[in-house]
Amino acid sequence: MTIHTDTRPALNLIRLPHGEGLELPTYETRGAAGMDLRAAVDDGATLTILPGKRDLVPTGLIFEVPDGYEAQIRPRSGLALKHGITCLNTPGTIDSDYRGEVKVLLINLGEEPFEITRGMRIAQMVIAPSIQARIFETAEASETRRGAGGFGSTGV
Ligand SMILES: O=c1ccn([C@H]2C[C@H](O)[C@@H](COP(=O)(O)OP(=O)(O)OP(=O)(O)O)O2)c(=O)[nH]1
Repeated sequence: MTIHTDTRPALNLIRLPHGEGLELPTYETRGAAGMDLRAAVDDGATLTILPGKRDLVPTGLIFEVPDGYEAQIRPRSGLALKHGITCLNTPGTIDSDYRGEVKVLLINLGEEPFEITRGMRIAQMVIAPSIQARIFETAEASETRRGAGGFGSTGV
């Protein structure tokens, strides 16, 4: 007998007034890593991002990211390829103690103005484990084979 138990962490969300009526984020496929986030711009309005410019796009949602996790806001590859639209601060970090509206910082690296209307899927959000380290100041770094080599020090 196979026992199926859903061990995924629960993600509570709160809808803000301007998020009313929007489809909630869902995983589009069974194995999708991210859930798509929708633009909560006013109905009938268009938010235009001109080439080279950036804007903060509301989602109309507050998420209670569970303790021990973070949410990462990432670009959608289709928008990046077709329109040059990406997240400027990718991956955007949503802290588990953040209780404000999740917003998406988009930048238009394309050649054309990009128009965002209500409900458009503008980015995706990935829930990932996150830990805090204990921080200690020490006098010297321990020795390793790599040492201070980096930035291509091992060749191509
Ligand atoms: O793309 C993003 C990035 C961040 N945030 C929210 C959630 C996050 O928990 C908070 C703070 O983000 P971050 O730590 O990146 O901002 P900061 O510039 O370091 O500001 P702060 O001093 O508020 O931490 O802003 C978003 O809504 N979208």
